[in-house]
Amino acid sequence: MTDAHALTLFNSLTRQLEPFQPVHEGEARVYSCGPTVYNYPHIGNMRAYVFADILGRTLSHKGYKLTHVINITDVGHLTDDADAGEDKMEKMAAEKAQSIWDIARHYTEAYWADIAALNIRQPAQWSVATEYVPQMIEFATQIADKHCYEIDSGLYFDVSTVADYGRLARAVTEEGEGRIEAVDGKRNAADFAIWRKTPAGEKRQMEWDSPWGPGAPGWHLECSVMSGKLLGFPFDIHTGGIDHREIHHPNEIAQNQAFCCTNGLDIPANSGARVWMHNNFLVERSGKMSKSSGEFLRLQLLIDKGYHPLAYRMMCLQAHYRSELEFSWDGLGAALTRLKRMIMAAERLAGVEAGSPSHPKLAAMIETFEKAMSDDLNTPVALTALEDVLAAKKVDPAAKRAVVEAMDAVLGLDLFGTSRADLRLRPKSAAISETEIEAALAARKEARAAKDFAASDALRDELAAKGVEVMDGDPLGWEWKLG
Ligand SMILES: Nc1ncnc2c1ncn2[C@@H]1O[C@H](COP(=O)(O)OP(=O)(O)OP(=O)(O)O)[C@@H](O)[C@H]1O
Ligand SMILES: [Zn+2]
Repeated sequence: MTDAHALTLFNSLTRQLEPFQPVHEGEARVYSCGPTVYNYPHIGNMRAYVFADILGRTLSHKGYKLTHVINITDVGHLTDDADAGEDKMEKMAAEKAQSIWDIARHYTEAYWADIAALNIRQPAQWSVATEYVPQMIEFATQIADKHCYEIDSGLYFDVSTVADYGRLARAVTEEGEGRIEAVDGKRNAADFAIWRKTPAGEKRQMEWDSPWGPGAPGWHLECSVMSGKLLGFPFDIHTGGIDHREIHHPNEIAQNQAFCCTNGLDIPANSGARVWMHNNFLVERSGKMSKSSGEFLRLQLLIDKGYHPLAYRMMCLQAHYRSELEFSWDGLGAALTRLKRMIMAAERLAGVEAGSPSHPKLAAMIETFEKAMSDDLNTPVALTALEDVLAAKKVDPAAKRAVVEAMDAVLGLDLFGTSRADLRLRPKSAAISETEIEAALAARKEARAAKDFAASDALRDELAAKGVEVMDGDPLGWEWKLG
C-alpha cells in the first residue's frame, strides 16, 4: 500500500474527510449500532450493515487487524427517539402475545439470515444488550453523581454537564429538541433516561434491579457500555444510519465523555470513538422506508419476487454510502442484470488458478480501484474498475483471476461462489417449477433441431400460458424469464 492509497474517511464529527489513523498500531476497532429485534429488518436497515461490511472489508484489505462488534438491541429502544414512548420490544411482545425472549430470538435469527444472504462478513462479536445489564448499571452508577439526576420515571442524564453536547448533530438544539417530548421534571429538554424505572404497580417482562429501583436500561446507555467494554475507549470507528447522528449518537457521546472524565481518562473531549460514520437512507418514492408503511420491503420479499439477494447488495454498492438511494424494482432489476454480467465474466475464469496480479494492462484498473476505495469507500467507481478487469482482453487469466479475487474480497459480490443459475430465482407466485421449464425448453430445442417449428411454437405458447417468456438468443443467455 502506497501513501496515495491511504484510507480517507468522512468523519461526521468534523464533517470532513480525514486520513484514517488507528488508535492502536495496525488495528481497526469498529462498533456498529445493531438492529432492534422487534420486527424483521427492512432492506433500508440492511443498507446500514452492507455499508459497515464494506468498511470492515476495506480495513482488512488495507492490512488492519479488524475487530468489528455489532450489537443486538433486545431491550430499551423506545417507539420514539424521545423518552416518552413504549419499549419497542415490550410493545411487540404484547401485540403478539408472546414472550419477549421468543420475539427477540425469532427476529435476531431473521436478521442473521439476511446478513448471510447479503454476504456480510460475521463480526468478531454480536453483543446482545440484555447480556450486559450489570455492566450498564455499573457504568450508570459511576457517572450518576456528577452527570445524572433521578425523577419518577428514571435516572436522567443532564446534558449540560458535558462540554459541547450535541456537536455531532450540529443543529440538535433546535431540530432535535423539537422531537423530544416533555417529561415532567427534566432539567433540559435534551436530557434522556439512562435507566427507565418500571412504573409502580406495573411489571415489565424484562426488568432488572438497580440502585434506582427495578427497570431497564436506556438504549443509548447500551451502546456506550458495549462499545467501551468490548473495544476500549477510545476506539476507532462507530457506525450507524444517518438518523443516529441526531439523537442516539450525541447521547452516546455525552455518556462516553462523562465516563472518561469520571475515570480520569485525560481526554475531556473524548467521544468514545475517534471517527463517527453514517450511511444515508434507502428511501422509497413516498419517503423514508419504514416497517409500518405499505408493502414492507424485507429481503425475503425481494427473494419471493425472484431477485437474488446479492442484486440488492449490488444496488447498495452502486450508490455512495453517503448518498440517499431510492429503491425501485426497475433499479433492482438493473442491478441483477449487472451482477449477472459480472458473474458470467467470472465464470470464464473458473478453474484458473490465481497467479501474480501484476500485468501492465491491469495496473491502471487496480490503481483506479484502490484510489476509489481509499477515497471514503467510493464503491460506484470501484465497481467499474472491477468490470474493466473482467472485460480486459489478452491478459494472462491467472493475473486476471488474482485481481478479480482481491477486488471481490473488498466488494463482497461473491463472484466465484455464485453461478449464473443461482441468480435465476423462481418467484414464489410462479405456477411452474424450474424442472418443468427446463424440460419444456429441452423438448423445444429438439423440435427446432428437427425443424418442427409447429411443435416448437406450440411449446413456446404453452410456456407463455404459464407465465414463462422464452428468450431466444438473449445476449445474457437467460433462456427464459417469468413474464
Ligand atoms: N431507510 C433506511 N436506510 C438506511 N439505514 C436505515 C434506514 N432506516 C434505519 N436505518 C438504520 O438501520 C439500522 C438499524 O436500525 P433499527 O433496527 O434500530 O431500526 P429503526 O431505525 O428503528 O428502523 P425503523 O424506524 O424503520 O423501525 C440503524 O443503523 C439505522 O440507522
Ligand atoms: Zn447504538
